[in-house]
Amino acid sequence: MTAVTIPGLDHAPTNHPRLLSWVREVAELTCPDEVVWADGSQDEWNRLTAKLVDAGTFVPLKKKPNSFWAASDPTDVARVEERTFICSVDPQDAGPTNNWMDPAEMKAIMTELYRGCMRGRTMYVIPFCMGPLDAEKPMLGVEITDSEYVVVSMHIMTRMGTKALNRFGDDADFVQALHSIGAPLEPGQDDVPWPCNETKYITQFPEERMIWSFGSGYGGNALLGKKCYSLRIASVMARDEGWLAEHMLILKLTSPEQKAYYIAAAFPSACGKTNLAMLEPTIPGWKVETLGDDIAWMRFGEDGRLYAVNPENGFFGVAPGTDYHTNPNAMRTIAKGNSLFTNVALTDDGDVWWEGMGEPPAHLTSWKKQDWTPDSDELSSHPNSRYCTPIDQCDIKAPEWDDPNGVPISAIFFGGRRATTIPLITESRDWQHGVFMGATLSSETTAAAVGKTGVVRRDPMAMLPFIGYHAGDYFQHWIDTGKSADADKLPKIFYVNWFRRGEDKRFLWPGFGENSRVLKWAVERLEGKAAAVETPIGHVPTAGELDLDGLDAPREDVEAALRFDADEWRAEIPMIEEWFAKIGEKVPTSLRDELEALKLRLG
Ligand SMILES: Nc1nc2c(ncn2[C@@H]2O[C@H](COP(=O)(O)OP(=O)(O)OP(=O)(O)O)[C@@H](O)[C@H]2O)c(=O)[nH]1
Ligand SMILES: O=C([O-])CC(=O)C(=O)O
Ligand SMILES: [Mn+2]
Repeated sequence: MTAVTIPGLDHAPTNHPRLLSWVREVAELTCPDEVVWADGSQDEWNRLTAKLVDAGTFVPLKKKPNSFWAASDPTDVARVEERTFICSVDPQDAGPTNNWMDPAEMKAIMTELYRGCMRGRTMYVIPFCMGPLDAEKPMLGVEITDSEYVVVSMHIMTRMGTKALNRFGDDADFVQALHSIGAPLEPGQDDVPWPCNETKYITQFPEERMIWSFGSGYGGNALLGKKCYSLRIASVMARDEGWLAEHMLILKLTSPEQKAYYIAAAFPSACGKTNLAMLEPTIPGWKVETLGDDIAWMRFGEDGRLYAVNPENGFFGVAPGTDYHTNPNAMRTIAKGNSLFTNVALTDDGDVWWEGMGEPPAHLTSWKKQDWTPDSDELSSHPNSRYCTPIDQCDIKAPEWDDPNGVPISAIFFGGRRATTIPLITESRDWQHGVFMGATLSSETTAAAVGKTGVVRRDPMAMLPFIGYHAGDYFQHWIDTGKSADADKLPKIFYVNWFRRGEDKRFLWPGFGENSRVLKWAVERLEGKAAAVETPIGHVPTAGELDLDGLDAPREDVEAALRFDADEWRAEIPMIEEWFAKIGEKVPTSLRDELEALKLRLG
């Protein structure tokens, strides 16, 4: 049999045999017009962004240097959890919270979808590294994609191209990540600005550390280094190797006494990670610096503490609601340019606008590419519209954000979006109780995933859509992680809720920069300086124990935000029981004990 000739296929910048044979195999299956190895250069960025402008996918922004506006197909706007699969060999390993299909069956289906799917397009091979390039064991991957939008997004979100490929040598392990938008072009057929396919699959093969994605070009469906690798696949690696891959921001908080603490926080998608990561404290003398806004990989260091690394290289942040009042640091970061904006509105003078950014201009082009005025019935920007911007440009990035050793975590926050029940902050009694808080975390669904929004669901550790294996085993892994360490070296675990509402539905707590007051209390608890009330659900501060100096909010509201309400918690118990029943036998005994103890305390 003679090898197929596809331009570029034989011009690989590597001798890595497994990589070369996989690239050939994919090219022969998908039949692209040409194969291009992404090098991550400025020249490549210029070439591809120009191509995207020609294709009508990008509009260059006049008001932000080297930045582009894109509008996706209206059917391709968020992660598709219904179409996301964990194809473990044994269905038990996917557990009750994941969609599962037999790997052989899934491969047969997707192989047919991939057959010829890149006709008329270029196949890009993107070597990338999640986390610092100079890590002792760099976490490598290769994404093959037929989307230029994905290539340029990966330029921002990952360390990629030649500098990543240099770490492959001839035999490094890497995660295979295959992506196609699933929109081949027949000769003479015109392209559309956002090609995609009605049929979508986002598939993880955990044993093979492999990802196959088809049909979507958006966000976590398509940028496979993010949720697919750094959470779904990495959580399986972490289980096997004794570390944690979590949906957490990482921030550095420095007190007026110049004591620095690193805090990691897990909130579900669109529940405030990016905002907390870049917070501008409203209390004098306190400083926040950012290390990451979405994902933390945590491993024990030689000193027995848990060290966190952010595997990403950029921010993929929710645009609506972001402005100079809520998140000035994000605004300053994107103002420097070199950024992509997807599904926000375009102003007539070539800038971006979205809901929450002050007074709307008299006329906009909406994310649906329609004329928009302040009288329009529809939103100008999709609720899951995003900016994509390099961390390196963030003025408040912590200097150590790229340190391969990571930073030692002192506190972990779990948080959700709950209109009732959950106090502004609760400190766990110990690690096991904190794991119980995480395992029973709940939140209202948001626009970050396709589906109904505002529905309360359990979202354990904010990882419901991202745990790559059985959720019960995942809880056990958290328990075991605690057991493997000295209790006094473990981070303290807190449960927070910025989203409690009053009877008139307004938020009781002003949030954003004011959350620094909550961070301060948590740090003072670490230092043994602040008091708390012991309640059946954990240690909760009274309003008097928070620093409320200069806070522009009624005292009653703060008290209501902090309130432990036994009746609301009794109503919560059946939901937790239902959740544990869903997880089944694998709920760790220690977490069942926590539930029974909570019930007793609630009476
Ligand atoms: N009321 C209130 N809203 C907040 C607060 N922090 C964030 N938000 C809003 O919550 C939404 C999502 O915030 P993000 O910080 O982007 O959420 P995220 O967790 O990073 O989301 P993903 O990137 O999807 O993982 C935005 O509309 C914010 O304006 C807060 O403290 N209070
Ligand atoms: O993965 C995405 O598409 C965006 C994101 O950060 C999330 O949904 O948590
Ligand atoms: Mn975010």
